[in-house]
Amino acid sequence: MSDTSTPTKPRRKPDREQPHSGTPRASLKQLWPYLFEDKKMMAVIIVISIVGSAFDLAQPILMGLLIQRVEAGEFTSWIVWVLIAVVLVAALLSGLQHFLLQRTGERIVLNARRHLVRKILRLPIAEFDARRTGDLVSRVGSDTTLLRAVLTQGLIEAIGGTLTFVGAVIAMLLLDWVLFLITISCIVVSLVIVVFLARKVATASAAAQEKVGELTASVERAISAMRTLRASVATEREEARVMEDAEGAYRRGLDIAAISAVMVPVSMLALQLSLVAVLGVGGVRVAAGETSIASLISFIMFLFMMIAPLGLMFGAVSAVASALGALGRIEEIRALPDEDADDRSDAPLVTLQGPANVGAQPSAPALEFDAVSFRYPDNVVRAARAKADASGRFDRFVTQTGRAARKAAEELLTIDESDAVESPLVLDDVSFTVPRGHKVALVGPSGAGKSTTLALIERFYDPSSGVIRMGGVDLRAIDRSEMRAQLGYVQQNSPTLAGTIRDNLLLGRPDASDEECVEVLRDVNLGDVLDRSPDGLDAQVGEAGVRLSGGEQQRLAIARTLLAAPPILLMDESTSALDGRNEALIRDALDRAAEGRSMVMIAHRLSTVVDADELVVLDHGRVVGRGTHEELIETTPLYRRLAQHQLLA
Ligand SMILES: Nc1ncnc2c1ncn2[C@@H]1O[C@H](COP(=O)(O)OP(=O)(O)OP(=O)(O)O)[C@@H](O)[C@H]1O
Repeated sequence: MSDTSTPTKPRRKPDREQPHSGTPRASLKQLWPYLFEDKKMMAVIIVISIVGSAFDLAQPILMGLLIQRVEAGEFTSWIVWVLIAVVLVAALLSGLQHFLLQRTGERIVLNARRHLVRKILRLPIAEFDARRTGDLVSRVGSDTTLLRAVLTQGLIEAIGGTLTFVGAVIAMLLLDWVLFLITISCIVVSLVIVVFLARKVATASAAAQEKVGELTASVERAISAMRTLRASVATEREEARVMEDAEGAYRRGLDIAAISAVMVPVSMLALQLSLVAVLGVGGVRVAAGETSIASLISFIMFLFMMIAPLGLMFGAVSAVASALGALGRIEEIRALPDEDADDRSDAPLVTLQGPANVGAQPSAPALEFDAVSFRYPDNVVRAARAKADASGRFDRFVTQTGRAARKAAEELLTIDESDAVESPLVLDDVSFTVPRGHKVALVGPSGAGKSTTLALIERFYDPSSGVIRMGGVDLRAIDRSEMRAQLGYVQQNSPTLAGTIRDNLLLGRPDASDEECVEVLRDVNLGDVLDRSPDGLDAQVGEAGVRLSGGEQQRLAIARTLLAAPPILLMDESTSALDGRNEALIRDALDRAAEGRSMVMIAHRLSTVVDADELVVLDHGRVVGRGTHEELIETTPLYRRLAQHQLLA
């Protein structure tokens, strides 16, 4: 249950509200569940990899055997056949392993996308207010693909090569412990350097992915406002903005390239140095008679055997580091609570429909606002973020790594009292009731809080204080989905979803028949839309409904709501894009639909709501008048002015 008290103290900016502060790097512990989600398959791949290395190891042994025999003057054909079989099987295993690795890599990406999409579609609405759509899209599309590289860039081969590695290490230790110590110290030094650099890669990768997110967000912004851009002759300016983000992503990519450029030679150099040291020290030891040339040569051969899996491991460390950067951004979203995280699992059902009236008090109004106050939750954060952006602290942060990055993040986290400009109350002590079967209209100037009132009824946000009741029960105590099923919501500028007319209609009631769909379309005067395409209900509406006019989109939204036939209708500006004739038709349809239903309606044009049972006049979030049109003309100066303005008085 959410906090109902009005926040008065400035808050520290919580992590979740900081898309700009640099996403925390994920830990290996967070990566394992993704890699080992299909444990059996991973086991199969690792076994194939180990068997594959055994077949690889067998080849030089067989080859040596063959040469020995040839030298001894005897040609043994079975060794050749076995060698051919071993080479073929090794190739087959390598192909199979490659396929299974790619397949598992794709599954990991799929699972990450599943988790993310599941979470994103359930985030509280406030998260969408605070985040950029393109950035969320980029997390699903781009960040997830980096997880695949962990598997496909050497990790499993390196695990498979462990057998060779361990064998070589034991043999080297037994052969000459002094040379072994020299080798191992070189390797440890290079490992330390590689791990240190890998941490930088992870941070740089997170920053790069963040920039890719910003780029996607900018492209999304430009494409979604294409007509406005063209009409404002702003294409070039917008292009420059997007290019700036593209170059930002490029620069962050270069950061990773620079670190990798150090990482690869450092790891190679360490290995080469160990070889030189072994040769040098080994030579001296041979000269001193402390070891034989034969064991020095064997030692060096084992050193080479050890180097191959080690090289793979170093490559894998870099891939894992990049993945950890991206995983941080994935996990950041996954760690957010679902919208219904605090809901009680045994929350009662409240149904206002039919005689059953489940859960509701029979005589209670459909809806009731009881001293409701509300402020949008993220304004403190917005102020701080704006300040951070303006002062360039964000850029400083993403270009730094390690301790400097942490310090920058801590600076960003701290909000001075003076930064914390608390948002004003958008609704202030609002009380009104919507008796069952009544139509209540919310009127008032722009920004008065009308749409916010409907958003609170839908529980997109919870009140800062006060209670909203449905059928006498606090909304927060009711099962959320069931509660929303009681509501039909036609939003201001109702979005039309890309797809067919049928897709849009069935959103609220998937089981509606074609006949019902056609009937409801005719009810809202959309019959001609059906008639003008041979596809009928299957006609495409275009991206965001571009193939429909504004009025048609609104009527489609109303049709969708009417089809779902909920007991309470919430209408926000639902007739604003309609001409007089259409408006009259829609009002007829709404009046019919409203029979026996409760309705809360917002309309700027008072003509659409003068017949309401009650009008609630809002001004700056406060109720300044309640009553019928005639009563308000007498009692409420603001309403009188609104009415005069619209030539109704
Ligand atoms: N998601 C949001 N985050 C922060 N502030 C918001 C958000 N949505 C609206 N506001 C603010 O809340 C106030 C009330 O907005 P609301 O949309 O409820 O007004 P309205 O009466 O419906 O206006 P209009 O008639 O112009 O649609 C405005 O000052 C607006 O800036």
